[in-house]
Amino acid sequence: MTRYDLALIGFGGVNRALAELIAERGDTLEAELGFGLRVVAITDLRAGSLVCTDGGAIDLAPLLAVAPGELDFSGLAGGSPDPRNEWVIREAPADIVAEATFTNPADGEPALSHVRWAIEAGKHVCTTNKGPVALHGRALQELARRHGVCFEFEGTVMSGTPVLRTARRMFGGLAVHGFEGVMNGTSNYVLGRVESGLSFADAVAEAQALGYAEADPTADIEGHDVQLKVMILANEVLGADLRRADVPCTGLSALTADDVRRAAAEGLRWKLVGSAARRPDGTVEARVAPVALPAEHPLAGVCGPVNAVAFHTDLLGAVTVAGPGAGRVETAYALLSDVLAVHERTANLAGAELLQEAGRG
Ligand SMILES: NC(=O)C1=CN([C@@H]2O[C@H](COP(=O)(O)OP(=O)(O)OC[C@H]3O[C@@H](n4cnc5c(N)ncnc54)[C@H](O)[C@@H]3O)[C@@H](O)[C@H]2O)C=CC1
Ligand SMILES: N[C@@H](CC=O)C(=O)O
Repeated sequence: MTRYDLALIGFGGVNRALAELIAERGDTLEAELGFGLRVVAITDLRAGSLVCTDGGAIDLAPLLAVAPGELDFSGLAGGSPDPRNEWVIREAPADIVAEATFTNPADGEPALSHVRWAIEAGKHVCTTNKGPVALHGRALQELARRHGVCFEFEGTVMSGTPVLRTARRMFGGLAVHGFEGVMNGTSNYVLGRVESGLSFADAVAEAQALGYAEADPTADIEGHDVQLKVMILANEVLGADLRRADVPCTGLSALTADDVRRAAAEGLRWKLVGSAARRPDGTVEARVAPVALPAEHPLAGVCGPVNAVAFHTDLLGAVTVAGPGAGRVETAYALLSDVLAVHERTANLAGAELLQEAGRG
């Protein structure tokens, strides 16, 4: 039975939820998916790092019993107070690196280095971190190709909702002219709670407690998170090569709670909308802005942390993909779906090599 050993870089809401999935459902997953999963290394800014170098795996249950802020690897066998990210990523006996540290919208670091180090070490990468993918996605995909490893990032847009794979795998033969969507769970949750009477600040605090928000929720509220997601989706699905400067971005801070509630009373719903469209010359324009949508608009009914993207196509018109846009467990599932994609690709490659050898037989 195939088994994948994981190195978890960043042990916050998402990677901790992945560890819980492995600890609680590992046997079921193995039976369902055809591969086993173990964690052999974990790093975190606060807890330090923990690595199994004896061929075994980390016993997750005791770690998961400790409150996140109190975890300390320094006193454990194979532990250190230092994250030791480069050494862990390059030397830990892992097949796959799951990168889930803070997204840095400015330059994607240090996650960009984490991804590069992993690929250079011949390890597959699964990440929910939008920085490296939005800012250097094409280069990283080429680096992964050259090193014969997979670089998967389904969770960077709409959490566990498979919007990237759906667009990549299910739109064959369609011309996609553009898309528009609600692509941030935190801001959408906040707008709904403000409509219900909360202040923006209290609604943001609720989103943080629920594990939706970025480390700095300004990225959610001011649209920078959506900007990165628009770049990823446009570059992946429309074949664009957008940079942040190409995507004008306006957030919610221009809106007051009264604006939001008055609009709702008039049958309009404020939404933070990310959009991209192909121009007649083939280039792509994109933007992020709050829009007061009429109740009948398909995106007006997208509520709470749910997100949705409507793709505009030639043969089908609008095709909408909707589902959770944020959430610890939902995003941990995105990483699991990435591991499944690695399994399918490596199994197919192995099969192709076998067939090729047979042809040489
Ligand atoms: N929470 C969600 O719903 C979603 C999150 N994401 C992305 O996934 C990533 C992780 O999200 P969460 O787990 O919710 O965030 P989090 O803030 O709960 O956890 C991030 C963890 O990374 C650690 N960390 C930060 N820098 C590090 C470094 N240099 N070395 C080692 N550890 C480091 C922090 O100590 C923290 O424990 C972020 O990039 C986020 O944008 C993507 C989709 C959905
Ligand atoms: N903070 C982000 C997390 C997922 O990308 C959001 O709220 O959508």
